Amino acid sequence: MASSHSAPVPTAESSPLAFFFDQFHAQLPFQLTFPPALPTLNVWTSLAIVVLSLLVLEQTVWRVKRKFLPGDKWTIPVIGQFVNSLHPSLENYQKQWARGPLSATSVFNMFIVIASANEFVRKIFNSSGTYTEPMLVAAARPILEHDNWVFLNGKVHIDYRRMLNQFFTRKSLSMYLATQDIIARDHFKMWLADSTDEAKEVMIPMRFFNMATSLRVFCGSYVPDDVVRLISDKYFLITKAMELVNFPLHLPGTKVYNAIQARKVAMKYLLEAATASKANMRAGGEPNCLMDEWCKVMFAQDREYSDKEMAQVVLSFLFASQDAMTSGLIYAFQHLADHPEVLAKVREEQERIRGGDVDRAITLEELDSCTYLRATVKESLRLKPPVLMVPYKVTEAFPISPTYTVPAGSMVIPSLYPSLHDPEVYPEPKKFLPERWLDPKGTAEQNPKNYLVFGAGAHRCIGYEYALMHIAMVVGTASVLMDWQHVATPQSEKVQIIATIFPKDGCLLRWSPRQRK
Ligand code: HEM
Repeated sequence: MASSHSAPVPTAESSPLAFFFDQFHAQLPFQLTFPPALPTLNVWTSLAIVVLSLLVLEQTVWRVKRKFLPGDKWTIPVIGQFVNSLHPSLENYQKQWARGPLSATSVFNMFIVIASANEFVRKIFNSSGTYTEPMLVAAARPILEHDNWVFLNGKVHIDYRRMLNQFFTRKSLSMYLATQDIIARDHFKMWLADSTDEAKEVMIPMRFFNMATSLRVFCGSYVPDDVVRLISDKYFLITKAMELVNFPLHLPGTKVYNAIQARKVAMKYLLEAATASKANMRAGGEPNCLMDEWCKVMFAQDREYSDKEMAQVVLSFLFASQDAMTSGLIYAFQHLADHPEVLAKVREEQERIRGGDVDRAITLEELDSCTYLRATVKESLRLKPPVLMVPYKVTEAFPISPTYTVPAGSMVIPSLYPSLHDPEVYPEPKKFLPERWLDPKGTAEQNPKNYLVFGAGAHRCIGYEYALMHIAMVVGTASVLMDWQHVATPQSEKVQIIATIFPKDGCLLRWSPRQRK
C-alpha cells in the first residue's frame, strides 16, 4: 500500500541520503511515516556537508592533540605543512625551534611534535624501544628491503648491534685506517690533477671519494675498481629517493623505482664480496676489511650469517654514512680554508706528530694524540652538524613532560642543532673555535650531553668513531700534502638540505700541491 503522507518522493537524483531512506522504506514489511518531510538534499549539498564535517573533525583533532603546545592555530586542511616539507630549510626549522622547547606541526594527517630543548631531545632518543622507534621514510623499506637490520627495534636491535659493534673495535679501526690512507692519497692526486685556476664544486668528487673509501673498508678488494665507480654513481639514486613523501606506486621512471634498481646493482656486487670474503677467510686468508672481520667472528662463534645478510648490513652502512660523511668532510675543508690560523695549527701538529714524514700513513695512536686536529673536527661538526634532526615514531602514548603526552601514532623529532648551538655551552656559537674543546674544564667539554652530532641512546650512530677518525685522517693528511682555497660566495654560509646539510653553493675549492719548507 502506498504511503499516505504527502512528502515528496526522493530519488537518487534529488539526494543520495533521501534515496537511501526510500530504498530502506521499500524493504520494510510495514509502513513508516515521517512526521516532518525528509529534506531534499542535492548531491552537492550532501558532499559539502561531508567535506565540512571532515574539515571540522581535522581541526578538532589537531587542537585536541596539540593542547597548549606552540604551533599554528589551524592546520592547513589535508596537507598540513607538506609544501614546506618539500623544500626544507634551516631558516624554517629555526623558526619552528624558536616557538618553544616542544612545538607542534603536521604533514598530511601525521601529527608531529618537534623537540628543540636538550632535555626533551635526549628523552626522545632514550625512549626508543619503550615509547618510540626510529622512523625511516616510507621509501626506505622497499629500497633497503624489509628484512634489513636497520628496521629492528627494542631488544632484538640491541642484540644485533652488539654483534656489529665487534667490527668497530680499535683493532679493526686501526686496520681500516691503513686502507683509508691509501684511498685518500689516490684521490688527492686525482683532485690535484683535475685542478684548474677556476675553483670547482667538490660535492661529486667528495661523494665518490667517500664511497670508494667505504667500499674498500667494508669489502676490501672483493669489489673490483670499475664497480666502485658504478656503485658510487648508482648510490646517488638511492639518496635522492629517500624523501619524506614519494609517489606511492614504484613505477618505472619514479625515484623509488630507480633507487630499487640501483640497490639491486649494488647488492649483486656486495653479495659476491660476501661470498669471496667467506671463501678467503675459510682458506686462512688475513683479514683486510669489515667483511673479513665478520667472517672471523662468525667462524669463532660457529654461527652462520648469510651472504645476503652481510650484504644488506654493508648496504645500510653505505646509506647511513654516505651523505653524513660527505657533509662532514666538505664543511671541514671549508672551515679550514676560511680560517688559515686554524689550518696553520693543524699543520704544525701534523708535522710534529708525523716526525716530518708525511709519506707514510698515520697510525691510530698518532691520530689519538692529535689533540688540536680532533678539536677542529669536533668543532666543525658542531658548527655544521650533518644531521639536523632524526624522526622517531611514537608507538605508545609518550609522557614527554609532566604536562604533555604525545599521542600514539604521532611523529616526534629530536632536533640536534639547537643543543649544538646553545650559547651557554658554546659561547659565540656561530664562530668556528676549536680552542673551546681544549680546556677540559670548559663548558663544551663539561656538557657532553649537548654534543648530539651522532644522536644518542640505543640507535646512536654505530659508525661515529670510524667517522671521526676518517674526517680527522683526511683533513690531517690533506693539510700536509696540499693547499686549498675556498672561493666564498654569498651562498657559502647558507645551507641546502639533501638528507644532510651542504653549503648552498656546493663549496667551491681550488687544490694545489703543498710546497713544504
Ligand atoms: C659524520 C658522519 C656521521 C654522522 C654525523 C652520523 C650521524 C648519525 C645520526 C644522527 C644517527 C641517528 C642516531 C639516533 O637515532 O640516535 C646515525 C645512525 C646511524 N649511523 Fe651514522 N653518522 C655518520 C657516519 C656514519 C658511518 C660512517 C656509518 C657506517 C658505519 C654510520 C652508520 C649508522 C647506522 C647504521 C645508524 C643507525 C644505527 C641504529 O639504528 O642502531 N654512520 N648516524
